[in-house]
Amino acid sequence: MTQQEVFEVLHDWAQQGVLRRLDVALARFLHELCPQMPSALVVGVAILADLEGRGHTCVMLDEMPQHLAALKERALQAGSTCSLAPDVVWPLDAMPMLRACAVVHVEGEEDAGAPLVVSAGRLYLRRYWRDECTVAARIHERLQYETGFDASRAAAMLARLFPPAPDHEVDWQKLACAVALRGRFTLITGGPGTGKTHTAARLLALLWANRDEATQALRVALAAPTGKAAARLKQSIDRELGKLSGLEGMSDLSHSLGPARTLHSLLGARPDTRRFACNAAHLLDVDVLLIDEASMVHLEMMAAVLEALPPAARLILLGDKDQLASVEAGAVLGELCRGAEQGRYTPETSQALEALAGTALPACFIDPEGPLLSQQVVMLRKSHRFGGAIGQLAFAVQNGDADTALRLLQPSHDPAVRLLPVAVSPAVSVAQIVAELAVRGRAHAAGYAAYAELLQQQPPADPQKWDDWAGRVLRAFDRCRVLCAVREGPWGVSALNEAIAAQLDALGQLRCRGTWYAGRPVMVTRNDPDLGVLNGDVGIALPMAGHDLRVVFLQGQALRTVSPSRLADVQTAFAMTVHQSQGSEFEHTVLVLPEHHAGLSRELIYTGITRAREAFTLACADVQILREGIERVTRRASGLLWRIDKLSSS
Ligand SMILES: Nc1ncnc2c1ncn2[C@@H]1O[C@H](COP(=O)(O)OP(=O)(O)OP(=O)(O)O)[C@@H](O)[C@H]1O
Repeated sequence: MTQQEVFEVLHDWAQQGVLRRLDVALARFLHELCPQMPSALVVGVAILADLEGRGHTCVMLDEMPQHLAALKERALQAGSTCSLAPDVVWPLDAMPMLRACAVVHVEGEEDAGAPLVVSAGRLYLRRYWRDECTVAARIHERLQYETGFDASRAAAMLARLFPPAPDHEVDWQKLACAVALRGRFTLITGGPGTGKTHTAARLLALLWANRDEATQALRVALAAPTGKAAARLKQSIDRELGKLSGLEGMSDLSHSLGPARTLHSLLGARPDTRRFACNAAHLLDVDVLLIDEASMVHLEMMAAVLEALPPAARLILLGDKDQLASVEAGAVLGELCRGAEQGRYTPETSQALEALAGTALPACFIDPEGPLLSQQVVMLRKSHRFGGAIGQLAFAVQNGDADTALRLLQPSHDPAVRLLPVAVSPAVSVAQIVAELAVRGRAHAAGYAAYAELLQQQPPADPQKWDDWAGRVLRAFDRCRVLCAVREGPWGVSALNEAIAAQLDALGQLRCRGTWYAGRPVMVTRNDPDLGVLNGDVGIALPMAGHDLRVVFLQGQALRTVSPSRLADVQTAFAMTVHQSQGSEFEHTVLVLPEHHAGLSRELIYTGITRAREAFTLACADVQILREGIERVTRRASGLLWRIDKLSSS
């Protein structure tokens, strides 16, 4: 098959939506740089780019034949009549082909800046290879440092911060603080409500008590990947520090903390570039950087953070390893936490932790061969928020136990979780069924009714009272949310948003005319620093006396109002994707699964369930889809862990 013919096939596949145009354009660009590039590598580049779009940072060379077969299968299913000739085969040993190609650099050999890189059986786009090397090297450096502190003072403080655990069970929160005190890189993972922020606040108190005696300063930066998550982090830290107000110096610590910021804002994102004002040449001015919701931090951002962090500063990552990773490539937290359940602390670590925290680790968590990274990773295991059915359901999904998950969803069980079987007929669509539930709610589970009722009231003319009313509308709206796995189609965000608005309109609770109407909830889809709104912020268009509509956002306890005409990047927010809901929680969450399992995964279902505080409803046509989704674990290809291990053992 000639290369021209190969490109014709790839173009056809891009037209059919099997590949992105970008994937084919990259293959063509590299082929122009290296016209001798064999057809197998042309297709391999398109596959690599396609996988990057799905969150992978590289492709394993020995898995390329499976990816090629899967691509052909997708093309067939999409109805393409074009196919690759049998002579386009990925070779069993691809190294001679790759080495002979001018656009490929083989790690360890002379580097002329080729756009593709081969390393340890993996093929990368240079950008991801560079970011992976940076993250691995910087983490490895941080793992080398031990920090100095007054051990007896720290042990006394830990004992005050954490009362003795009942039944001598391991207090992982206390251990996490002891671990973090010892090193400059710490990762604290745990499901929702396991006390990650509770622990982080106590850790800050501990670090504050151990701060530099001469300067009496501790510069702490709080950050998260999204504005919403940053706002929540600050609220939770303030709440938890409030509980420690009896301890000396806590009000000074509280006052010294600035607002939590998005990582983009912390690093000083420059509009329309991938560069940041803070970088290896202009380091962040911090002693401690605490990042919440770190599962959403992608590889490129993690590399930027690590580059900009002073070597002596402590980095503390908080996150849930089982949640969805970011849409962009890389699942850094998930990968770094791969051994978190087993602990794998060396006897030396265990002894040091026991001296500090006064708790001996059970033998099953000790491993004389435990890697360096594991010594700085702690998994919190006890939920302080979810004891009931939501927690049990999340746990079953996390463990891939579909039978238990289905049993918990049955009507005979706790009403906090419920299955809504969606029987579609020519007369009733999926969207109508879900919209009805979302508007009315169900027993023990709120819907959008309370928000709609508040909208019926005459908006107060008095500005103070108007603010109060607007705040109540926003809080009432936040009681329920519909989450979808897909954007388009009958089970997607767009159809459900339309159906819920139509349902509220039909009930006379909203008058949904035109783009902007009183009561329209919107989600911002792009940061707009000038307007003070961030990607993920949810606001509601409300009538204000003497003005047309104003879109109101609740930011902490304060309201921000913006004219609708200035909000260019928004979408209606009765329904949103599970990805968009990350970092948020709602009293009642309705998770809508599509009619096929493509795009579903255990992480997505788990993330959807754990957005629910008091009630969870799963809407799906067939429980088999739930079962298949729970069984499908997404593992993104990456060499990060391998690289850190290699650095640690060299
Ligand atoms: N050891 C504890 N003793 C008593 N209450 C606790 C403890 N740990 C956490 N909590 C409480 O449990 C609740 C959840 O804790 P926290 O918000 O820190 O969890 P989280 O892991 O950060 O949750 P999320 O993933 O939702 O951010 C809070 O009200 C917190 O005060």
